Amino acid sequence: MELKERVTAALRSLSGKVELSRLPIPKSLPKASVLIPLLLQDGELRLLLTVRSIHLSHHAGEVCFPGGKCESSDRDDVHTALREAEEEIGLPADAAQVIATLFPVINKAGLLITPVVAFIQSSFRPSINPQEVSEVFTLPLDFFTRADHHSGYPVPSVFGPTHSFMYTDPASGRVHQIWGLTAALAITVAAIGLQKTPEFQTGFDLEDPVSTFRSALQRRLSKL
Ligand SMILES: CC(C)(COP(=O)(O)OP(=O)(O)OC[C@H]1O[C@@H](n2cnc3c(N)ncnc32)[C@H](O)[C@@H]1OP(=O)(O)O)[C@@H](O)C(=O)NCCC(=O)NCCSC(=O)CC(=O)O
Ligand SMILES: [Mg+2]
Repeated sequence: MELKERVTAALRSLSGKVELSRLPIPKSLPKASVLIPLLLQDGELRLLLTVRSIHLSHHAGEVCFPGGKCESSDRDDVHTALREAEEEIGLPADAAQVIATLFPVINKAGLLITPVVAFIQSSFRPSINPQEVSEVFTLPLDFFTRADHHSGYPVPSVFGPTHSFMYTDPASGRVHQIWGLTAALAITVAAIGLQKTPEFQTGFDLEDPVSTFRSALQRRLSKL
């Protein structure tokens, strides 16, 4: 099987196991989606990330995925992710091939965030909305399984410890810190998509990731 098909199958199998309707999620919880864009370049899988504008009121200057809050006109969580990606980086909705919707997570602000994984073309050139995004970069997905630029510290995050990576972009020379929610999602997609056990303790069970995500969500719900 080709790399793209393998990754799609691995992430799709996770997607199929999500039974959200069986979880006691209050209807009042505000919702958001993020788009996790994957691309194939020179036979290697890469992940696209954004740097948030320093003018935003939340997470200013931090690295995150394209995404944002659900609007009443959105059809579903996938629509929210695609609409936000179009607004922030100019990705046309029909240029994203959605392969999976992952288990939602609740962030510190109490937003229920649904991660949507999609393939995009390696030829995609972002058109940045400077009010929300200051930079877009891509990096090898495999980076998020390696220990050399990783640190983990015992502050509870989405699941397990808080993860942080320092990535130096060879294209720009700039150093990006990827941590917290965004790092946890990148590790999940890398470990499951590439079927590779990370070189560090992740805090989730690779054999049964869904049960880790389900108990993390239940723990957060019980604290709301
Ligand atoms: C949770 C999120 C998906 C929510 O998405 P966003 O914050 O991008 O929401 P959004 O895109 O809807 O809107 C962003 C802000 O831009 C404003 N906005 C929208 N359009 C605009 C425009 N045209 N001009 C000016 N401002 C505009 C909105 O009003 C909003 O302001 P306003 O913001 O005022 O409403 C994201 O914040 C995220 O991915 N956060 C994680 C980042 C991360 O991993 N950081 C490191 C770890 S922190 C961590 O892990 C802890 C945790 O959070 O749990
Ligand atoms: Mg946003």
